[in-house]
Amino acid sequence: MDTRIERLIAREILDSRGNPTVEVDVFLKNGLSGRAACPSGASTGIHEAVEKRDGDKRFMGKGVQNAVHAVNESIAPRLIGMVASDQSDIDALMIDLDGTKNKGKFGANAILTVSMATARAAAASEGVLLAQYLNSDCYLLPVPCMNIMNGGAHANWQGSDFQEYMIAPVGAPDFPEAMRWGCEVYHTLKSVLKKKGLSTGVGDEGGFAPTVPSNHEPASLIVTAIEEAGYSPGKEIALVLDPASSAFYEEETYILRTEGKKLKSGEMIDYYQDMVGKFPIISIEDALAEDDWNGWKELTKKLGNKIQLVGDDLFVTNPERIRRGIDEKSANAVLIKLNQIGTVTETIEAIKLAQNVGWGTMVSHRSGETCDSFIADLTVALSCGQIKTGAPCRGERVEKYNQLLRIGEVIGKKTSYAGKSGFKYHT
Ligand SMILES: O=C(O)[C@@H](CO)OP(=O)(O)O
Ligand SMILES: [Mg+2]
Repeated sequence: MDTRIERLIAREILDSRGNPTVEVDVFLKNGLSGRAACPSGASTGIHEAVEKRDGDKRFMGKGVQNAVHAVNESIAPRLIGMVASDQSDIDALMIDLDGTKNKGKFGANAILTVSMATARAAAASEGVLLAQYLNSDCYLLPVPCMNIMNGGAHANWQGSDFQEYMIAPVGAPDFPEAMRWGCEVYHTLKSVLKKKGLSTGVGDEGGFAPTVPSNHEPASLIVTAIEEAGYSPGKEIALVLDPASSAFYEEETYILRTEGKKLKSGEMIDYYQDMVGKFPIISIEDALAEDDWNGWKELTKKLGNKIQLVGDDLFVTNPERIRRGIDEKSANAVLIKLNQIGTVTETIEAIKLAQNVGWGTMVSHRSGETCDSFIADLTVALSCGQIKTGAPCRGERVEKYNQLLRIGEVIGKKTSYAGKSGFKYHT
């Protein structure tokens, strides 16, 4: 079978927030093809690879015609004839053609989407799932961390300061049951909110986003919902937070608007210690801001043997920043987002780097998504054991969970569920 690239086309499509994003089709000489679409963040880290936006009047400046043009005019002619499974060569060539350190010439949204679509085309040629193409020996299904209450930038700053409150059904026997438990808690939470007269409108990732008086309140509402749904908080379903604190960090101060508090790094750490004592929290992401390296070290000293501490904006899926974090013992886990770094090859490198030192790896969607479910396959292929992809509602989120159900079905009996072992630091 001739798996060389015959043609590739990029176009502008829409994401879940009504913003344009890049979609790419890669066609091979054997008649098979692969398609991928790029997600987009709202609480983006300042060290992420560049997402190229047009900045003109179309879509209020948010168009991606320049990135589309970069694929069609600059990248496509150079990739034609290359073998689709030569992923690392293809990614290296695109990095080289771009020539910048942060993919600023073509845009990570251009480069990544080609990279993902190429992997898909190669998987189609082998007639296997993308997960199996990336690793023929994969069987571990992740704990789905479902973000059921949204705040921060994802709820237009109308709810909590903290951005994400997730439930992790660590005690479920298998992945489908974990999803069922999560959905039941999600529906129960809706009635808990209704009973309290709180809004059941949802944020960007499908979680409820009512106005709340503190950052403890959503955790407390979720614990009530877990209990009312008939599960045991902590043992069966634990809490996972992403405060996304870079978004409320100004002049070396963490500003908790809902509580009228202004905290220094050390005080913010105390705040988390107190919260971990009160709620069944097993993981906190971006507890501190993206360049508060000293704070992260202190945080890891104090909480790192108890819970998982995940760097998102801190590491931006960048092997260089992850290496620094490992050397300085700044965290014990990394969040993985393909478009923060911009190629499949570099994303896999980032995951392996973290796994080699025993860190947790949680694969993540972005707040702006499409129905592309690449991350579901990637999570299984690399045995990451954890995925966060929003609430079990909204098509673009559910599609990832549904793909994991399909992967489980194809892998069949050999499948296992990460459960508690998915979180190395769960006490
Ligand atoms: O902070 C995060 O982890 C992500 C995804 O939940 O949000 P965004 O895509 O807006 O950066
Ligand atoms: Mg985050």
